[in-house]
Amino acid sequence: MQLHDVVTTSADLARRRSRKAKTAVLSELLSGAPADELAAAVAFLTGAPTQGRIGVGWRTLSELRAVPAEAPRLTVSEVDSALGELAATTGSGSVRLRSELLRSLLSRATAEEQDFLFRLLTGELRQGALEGVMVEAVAAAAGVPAEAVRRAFMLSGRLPDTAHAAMAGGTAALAAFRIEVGRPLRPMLASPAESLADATAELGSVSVEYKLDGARIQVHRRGDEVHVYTRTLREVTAHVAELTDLVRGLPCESVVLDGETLALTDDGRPRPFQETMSRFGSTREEQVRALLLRPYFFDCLHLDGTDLLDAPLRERQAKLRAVAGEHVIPGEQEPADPDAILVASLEAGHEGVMVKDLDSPYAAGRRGRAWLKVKPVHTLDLVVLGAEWGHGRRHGYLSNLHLGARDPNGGPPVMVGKTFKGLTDELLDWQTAELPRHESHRDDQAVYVRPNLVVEIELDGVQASTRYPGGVALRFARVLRYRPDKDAADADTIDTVRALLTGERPGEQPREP
Ligand SMILES: Nc1ncnc2c1ncn2[C@@H]1O[C@H](COP(=O)(O)OP(=O)(O)OP(=O)(O)O)[C@@H](O)[C@H]1O
Repeated sequence: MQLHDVVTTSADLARRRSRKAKTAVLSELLSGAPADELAAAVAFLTGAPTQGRIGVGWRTLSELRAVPAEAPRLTVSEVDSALGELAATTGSGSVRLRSELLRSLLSRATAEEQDFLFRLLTGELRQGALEGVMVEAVAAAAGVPAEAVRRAFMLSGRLPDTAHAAMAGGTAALAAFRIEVGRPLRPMLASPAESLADATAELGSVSVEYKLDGARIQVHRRGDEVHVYTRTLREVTAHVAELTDLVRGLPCESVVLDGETLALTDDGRPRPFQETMSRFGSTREEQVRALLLRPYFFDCLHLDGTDLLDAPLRERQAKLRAVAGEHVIPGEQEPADPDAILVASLEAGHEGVMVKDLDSPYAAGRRGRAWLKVKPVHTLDLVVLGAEWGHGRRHGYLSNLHLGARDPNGGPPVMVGKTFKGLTDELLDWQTAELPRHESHRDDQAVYVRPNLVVEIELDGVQASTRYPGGVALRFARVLRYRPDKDAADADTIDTVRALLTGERPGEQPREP
């Protein structure tokens, strides 16, 4: 298969608005793809090479100055093996070799293909939003139910492998996907509830647990081998020795646990989220000692050879308590006084509570209503589109942020507002240095960036707007923090923002208690 076909399809996808049209475009390409190039084609189209992040910067690429080829001749498998070589070329002395590999690849690409490869290599093409469309396209191309593809994708976390199985072996091959210790699966997510009373009324028999404001972890253990993954399935095992040691000591042979991790201050309060996140990038011993991470597990997905995804939460929690004991998150099943748990959680410095249906299975990768989050402050996770240069005291700093919501159909983010409120001096410093690394272009006022960074915004609500393209604008938005644990694909959608127009205004949500 020619790379050119993938590039044309990608451009075609970007032009189409409707989900149905996008699905049709993709499934046509997949139907014609040779079995040995299908996985790579799927990976390229969703912007996520199977080799993981290759880590080539925009500057490196533009400095290579490879003269484009006249006519397309690169095949998908050639590009895939070139990426494999690149990913394998690391360590000292690798810079020159990597440049040579890159130059050789780019010089065989047409101008259009070069542009595509630039975006693929820098991660700009990475479109998690396209994953849902891709799942449907794979189902259509393979003639299998979308649900079967979705389930296999959730278990494997890998669309290319899932597509390959669907096309090669149909429903039977998809049904053979199991939890594999050492292969992370996408975490189950929660929906917001208006209040604790609403949440408990909606769900019936519930577990009410602290909602801790740390970082999500998924821990896998087989024998003495332990792996730790983040919310986005990035492996951080090497950075969190205290967690791996602790998990190695749990009374079991194999286990997959879902939980939250954070560091505490000396008097037992949660430390700021940024500090917890910083541990995922650091192995410096003094930092490890100062910021000892503790795990708070809230789910058990696999124990000693048995998959528990389809078991009700009630049963999963019984296994969880048996295996993780004192490391289980604080909470109670069918509490007589749910309010008391919320009060205690907030008083301890946490975010709120999670209310979970005790009869529900673990819906990997889904944001359903079996888990409801109750927190007094409403926030949105938005994509940074750019920032304006500040004035006065903020002269020389990138300040006023342009914020976008995700297009659920895989298009570019939709701008919904701007804010410079809530930015601390530290955040100003940080974003002034960081944003230019993601720069797409600039003018006199602002630096515009590729949509990679997610920021958590607190707001009073939204209002109808004729100025912004989505017809909706944020009211009184302020920055809470950046969310390095999230990709643009995890950001809130324009539909979520629009829903606030009609719903109760988040700012008026009861401040319980
Ligand atoms: N007891 C708990 N059960 C489940 N998740 C919990 C719990 N305590 C904290 N969390 C965290 O809350 C998150 C669930 O909320 P949600 O599905 O909205 O994800 P999120 O968008 O990261 O959340 P938020 O933006 O509210 O922090 C989980 O990803 C997890 O990191």
